[in-house]
Parts: sequence; structure tokens; C-alpha cells
Amino acid sequence: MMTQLLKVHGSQNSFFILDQTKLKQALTDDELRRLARQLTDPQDGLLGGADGLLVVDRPTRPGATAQMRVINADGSEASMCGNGLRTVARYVAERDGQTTFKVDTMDSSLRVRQAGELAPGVPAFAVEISPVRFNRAALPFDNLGHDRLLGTPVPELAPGLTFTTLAVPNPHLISFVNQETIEGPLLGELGSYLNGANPYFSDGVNVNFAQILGPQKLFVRTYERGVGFTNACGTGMSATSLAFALLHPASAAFDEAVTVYNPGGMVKTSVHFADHRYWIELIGNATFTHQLEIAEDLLHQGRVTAHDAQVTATGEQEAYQNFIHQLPHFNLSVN
Ligand SMILES: N[C@@H](CCC[C@H](N)C(=O)O)C(=O)O
Repeated sequence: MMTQLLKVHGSQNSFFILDQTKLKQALTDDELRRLARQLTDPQDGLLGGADGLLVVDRPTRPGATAQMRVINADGSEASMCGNGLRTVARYVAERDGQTTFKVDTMDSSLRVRQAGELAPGVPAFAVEISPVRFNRAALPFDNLGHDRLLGTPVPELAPGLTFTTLAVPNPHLISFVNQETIEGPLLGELGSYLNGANPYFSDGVNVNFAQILGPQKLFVRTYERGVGFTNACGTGMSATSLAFALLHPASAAFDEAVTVYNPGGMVKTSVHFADHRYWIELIGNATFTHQLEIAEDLLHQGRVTAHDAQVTATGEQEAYQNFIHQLPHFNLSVN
């Protein structure tokens, strides 16, 4: 039996979407991990690989329309993915004919909504990023001499820089730096160190370096847990926007849009505090680049080559390229 995969991206953070509800038999967790590693591989994967596999399934909580699971390129499972959730929101919106609904993620049901176009021919979705936690156990981190980091100097990580940690709910480490540092080797060094065996972040951490470009304006570059350098990380840009508002209130206001550039494009965020909790809205493109038809048994076997898939380009990437062409150029894209 043939089934469909989609190749998608949000700010060129790229994924395959697999809808388990369309299969004759759902893939097991082991099969999903194996398939994610195989499909996303830059050499042996499909269409140059990807950053992860997004698995759509039936909702697990009352009131939600679907469930999204996030399998990183290395086969590990993440609790959330902001760029991925926008693309899953679009997929479910088109599948079920809805424009506003909730999607279950590992920790919570999150609100999503269709948000018009980011640019001509570039569909956009808005997604809720929450819950937000700052405490050491939520990341988790250890041996840094603090219970939370909020603009805190941490010489163990990098002398001269300050760091903020927050879980949204996947874990993020954030530092506001200058252009030289954002372009230099430190982010890659710190990212690979903290995502290997290390005394500080036992589950690894997504590491974000941000440059303040002006009021309500950031550039964010991310080294992702389970992936490496990515063109963009939606939860990373959301977490960084909240850190921006908390640490630099003269440049960043709550409830107002922040423009966040990244190596793969641009998103808008807005940070909120309501009912004693922080939450962030992330708005950006949800682009489908290819549809793939593949025999279901090959997905179970985690063995899909270019010969096995019938690939159809959607044509949407051209509109996306036109959109990013008119953005400031930061020259740090991954591909
Ligand atoms: N790219 C994602 C984050 C994916 C998960 C991350 N690698 C993790 O392990 O936490 C995003 O857009 O948020």
C-alpha cells in the first residue's frame, strides 16, 4: 500500500511529515526512530535529508484535533518544535478543513491558527509556545552554581558572556552576543560540547546566540540538540524573544511583535504574561516543498531511497525564495 510523506519547512528548518492515521498499521516507536535517522541523513536520506521527522497522530487529550510528535535527526524525541508545529498546523488545517484548533504535544495541547500569508504565496500559521519554565529541574541543568540563569555570567560555559536558560518546554540556553561572536566558532563548540557527555546539561540543550538589531528586532542562530546547526529553531526564537523582553525592557515590549531574523528567513513573535504564566506566539511560514508517495512497508523497514519514492515538487519554494530575497542577508544558512 502506498502512503504519502510531505517535505516541509518553517524558516528552512526542514522536516518530513508522516501521518500515522493514514497508515494501514502505525509505525512503532523503534520504527519511527529508525525512519527519522534514515530519512533525515544528508547523504542517504531523501531530498538532501532534513532536521527531523514530525509524526501526526490522533489527539491524546480532550479538545485537541491532532497530536504532533517530534523526532530529531539523531532519533531522539523532543517535547516540542515551534517551526514544525506551524507546518503540522497547516497540514491538519488542510486535512480537516479547520483554521483554529489545538494540537497535542508531549507536555500540553497548544493553540494554533491560520495566519494568512507572510508574503505573496507564503502561507503562515501562528502557534502557541508554552509552558515556560526557568527552574533548574525543568531543563535540567546542574553544577553551574545557580538555580536559574537569567542574564547570568557563567564562566564555566564561556568567560565574558551571560546566559539565560528556559524550557518552552524543550530546553534552551540563550546568550545575547555581538555580530563577531554570532558568526564565530563558539556557538558550534558550545553546542557540540553541551550535547555530548558533559557535567552541566545531562539531556543536552538547544543553544541560541542572539544579536539585538534594534527595538523589537533580533537575529538568532541556533545549534540544536539532536541535530546540530539549523537554519532556524522556532522554540529557540520564542525563548530568546522572552529573554529579550525580560533582560532588555527598553528595547522589547510584551504583547508587541518582535521581528526575528534567522539564517533561513524571518518570523514574528510576541511574548505575553497572563494568568500568572508566560507564553509566546510564534508566527511564520509553513511551506510544503514536496509530496512523496512511498510503499508503507518501506517506512516500517526504515529503508527509503530516492528510487523508492515518487516525488512531486509543490512549487512553493519559489515564492519562499522571493520572500527571503528581500530580507537582510545574514549569510549563515546551513544549506
Ligand atoms: N527545530 C525545533 C526544535 C526541535 C527540537 C529540538 N532539537 C530539541 O531537541 O529540543 C523548533 O523549531 O523549535
